[in-house]
Amino acid sequence: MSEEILTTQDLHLYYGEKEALKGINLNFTDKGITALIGPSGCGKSTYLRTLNRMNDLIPNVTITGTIKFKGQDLYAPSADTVQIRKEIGMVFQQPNPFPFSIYDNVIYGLRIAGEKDKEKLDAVVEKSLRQAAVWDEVKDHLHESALALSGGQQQRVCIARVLAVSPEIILLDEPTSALDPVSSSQIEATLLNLRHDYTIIIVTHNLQQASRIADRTAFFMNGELIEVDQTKNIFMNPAQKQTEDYISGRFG
Ligand SMILES: Nc1ncnc2c1ncn2[C@@H]1O[C@H](COP(=O)(O)OP(=O)(O)OP(=O)(O)O)[C@@H](O)[C@H]1O
Repeated sequence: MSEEILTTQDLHLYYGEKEALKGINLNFTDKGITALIGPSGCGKSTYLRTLNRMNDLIPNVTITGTIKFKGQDLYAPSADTVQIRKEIGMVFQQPNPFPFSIYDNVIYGLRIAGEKDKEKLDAVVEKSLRQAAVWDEVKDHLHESALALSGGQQQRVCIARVLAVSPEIILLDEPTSALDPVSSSQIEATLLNLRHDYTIIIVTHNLQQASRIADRTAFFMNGELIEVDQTKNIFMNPAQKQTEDYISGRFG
């Protein structure tokens, strides 16, 4: 399917007086991976956070423009942020499991929603952990603390926690930058499997990672979207000089 699931039109974001996003127009079709790259401070994380209203939690933020998820204005007064964050889940740079068991981490969202059917919860735990490619490693320890896992395992449990509430879009903010190379490649493999079923948007500093996993890559600089294209075009034949300079390591 190639219909647009998420659209951003003329998006500006201000932290107080400072304009961090300067009129972003960027759309996402259903399924696949889009990487957001660019030098430090260019607004990648800020942009990612606007997509499930995480910036609402920061004081003094002003947002103008339009973001639509399946045609509905994400910032409409009637929009339900709890529902939005279920449909558009987020995985952070530092794995952030709750200080509960692996099982309770994965079912956290369902339990909050009032689900009590143990058979259903068991099934969701297994399915989500399998999708996150960590089931085999944790299946005999489901009722032990998630904090006892390695960083890479914790991050895959966090991905399972997002998957358990059946999102359509998964946002990831540098999900491997705190992990060792083996754990990072396990996360990359997990995302490559998930790309068939979910729309994935990942902020990464790691250009090789973007080139390995992303179908599409968007290059940001100074709060602007400079260019977005198929990943191979961005890396092999960018349209903009700024993109070429960044990709070839001339700055950033
Ligand atoms: N909570 C905040 N309050 C004020 N300014 C902020 C806040 N968060 C980010 N900024 C500023 O907004 C700009 C964009 O930051 P952002 O973190 O989105 O960039 P980034 O491209 O993700 O950077 P990095 O790659 O270093 O994480 C920066 O100038 C940053 O200092």
